[in-house]
Amino acid sequence: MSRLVIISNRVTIPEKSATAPAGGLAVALQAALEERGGIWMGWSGKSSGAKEPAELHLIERGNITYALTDLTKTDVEEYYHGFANRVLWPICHYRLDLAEYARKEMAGYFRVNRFFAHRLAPLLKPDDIIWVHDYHLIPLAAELRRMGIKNRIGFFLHIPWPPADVLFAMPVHEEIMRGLTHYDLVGFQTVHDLSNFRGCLEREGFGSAVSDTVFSANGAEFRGNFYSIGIETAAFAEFARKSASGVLVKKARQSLEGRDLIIGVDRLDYSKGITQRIDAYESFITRNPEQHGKVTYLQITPKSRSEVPEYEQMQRTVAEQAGRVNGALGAVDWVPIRYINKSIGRPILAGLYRLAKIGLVTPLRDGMNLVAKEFVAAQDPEDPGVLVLSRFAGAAQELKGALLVNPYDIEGTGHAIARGLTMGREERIQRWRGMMDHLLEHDVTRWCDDFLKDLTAA
Ligand SMILES: O=P(O)(O)OC[C@H]1O[C@H](O[C@H]2O[C@H](CO)[C@@H](O)[C@H](O)[C@H]2O)[C@H](O)[C@@H](O)[C@@H]1O
Ligand SMILES: O=c1ccn([C@@H]2O[C@H](COP(=O)(O)OP(=O)(O)O)[C@@H](O)[C@H]2O)c(=O)[nH]1
Repeated sequence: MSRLVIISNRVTIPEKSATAPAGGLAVALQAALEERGGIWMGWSGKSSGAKEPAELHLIERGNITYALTDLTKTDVEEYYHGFANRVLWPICHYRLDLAEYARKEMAGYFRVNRFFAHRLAPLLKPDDIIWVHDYHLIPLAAELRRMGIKNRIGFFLHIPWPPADVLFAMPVHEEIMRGLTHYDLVGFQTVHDLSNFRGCLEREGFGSAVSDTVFSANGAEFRGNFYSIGIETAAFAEFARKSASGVLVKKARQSLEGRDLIIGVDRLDYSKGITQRIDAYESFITRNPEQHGKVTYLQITPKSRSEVPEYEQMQRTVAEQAGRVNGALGAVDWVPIRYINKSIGRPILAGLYRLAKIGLVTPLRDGMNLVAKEFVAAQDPEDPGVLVLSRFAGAAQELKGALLVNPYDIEGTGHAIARGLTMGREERIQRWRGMMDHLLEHDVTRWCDDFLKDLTAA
């Protein structure tokens, strides 16, 4: 079996004495690496300031080598905060209004990809299989090919891929599209992302479709398909069951004093639709006065990418909005929204999901949204909660038992909250069972195996 080499912007190194399990993606990639032996390379998350980054920092764990590199301050600024998070992220989430294109940052993005390629190349063996992850590293295959690397190289995009009219508003869309055609396999989260990619490829003649999953460009063929990422379903369900009797979750339950819990868990990111969600909750409370004092909405929102101005601004907007709603609707003995700006460990989250009557997952656009899947996996089979899910999350293509909403429709989302809270046990079980069976069958290990099988065959 060939060695596996993974490259992603962030690398998860298992802690020797881990008290909490890593996320499903890291678990699946580590399992694939353990099976085949290999390397996981990426950014250390640190800056070397103005100095050229030192040699790769290698960490050996069994048959896996973690290879980390620092980046200069300018690189972090231009490649990560700049082009990746201020151009590609908004464009891929259909937010043309937020994309701030600057030539300097675009050049930094390509420069850092070249730098990654040069650091990776000496570590490669001829039959290694290379798997590149996410929008930070689209040009990596082209850089490796330029250096004469002939290995199979696959790419998986964790975020949405937009239609041609959106993508082409980005001045360097041509370089980005051509970058993708240098992979042997390009994977997307959903069939819609794949079909958008095909549209982008054909619209300006970057390539053409030979079949639904085979494309041709640069005089050669490459494959494209969709592989919806899953979670470690069975394991997550088990630690939700255990965590429900843990101290912190018990305290949370007591603090509810019999009120129904509605939960939202998202990085503080404009793509997650948090402000529209708070509006929807306000609309639900206003239209259902009998629910005053009967529900608590817990929104867990760790800060994210605070160096990017839109994210920093959003921290203020959401905090003010939650404060305003609490001020307007709250009572001396009731706080309608509990808004937390900290990251909570996944085992505790699992217990909180299980405690909740409603999981509110209403992104304006999302590649997949693992929180939606975790919420389902965490439920008590005898008395499951209801998932209220945006139709614009990748997860909506699979979780048909959710109450699907349009997050821009504030009243509609408020109505779905009301419906979820009053839904009978039988209907809740029926909806949940279908989703859970799907998640058990399509877990993260299957996602990883499916992608690697196709890449090996490509
Ligand atoms: O690394 P950060 O800049 O702090 O951002 C965190 C990650 O956010 C994105 O997650 C996406 O991947 C999920 C798993 O496939 C998917 O469920 C979700 O819809 C996506 O938004 C990003 O793609 C990652 O690279 C970031 O590390
Ligand atoms: O306080 C938090 C908030 C989120 N998460 C985890 O972060 C991931 C978020 O993934 P998702 O696909 O929903 O969104 P992303 O942040 O990757 O865009 C999920 O596994 C969550 O359980 C966490 O561990 N603690």
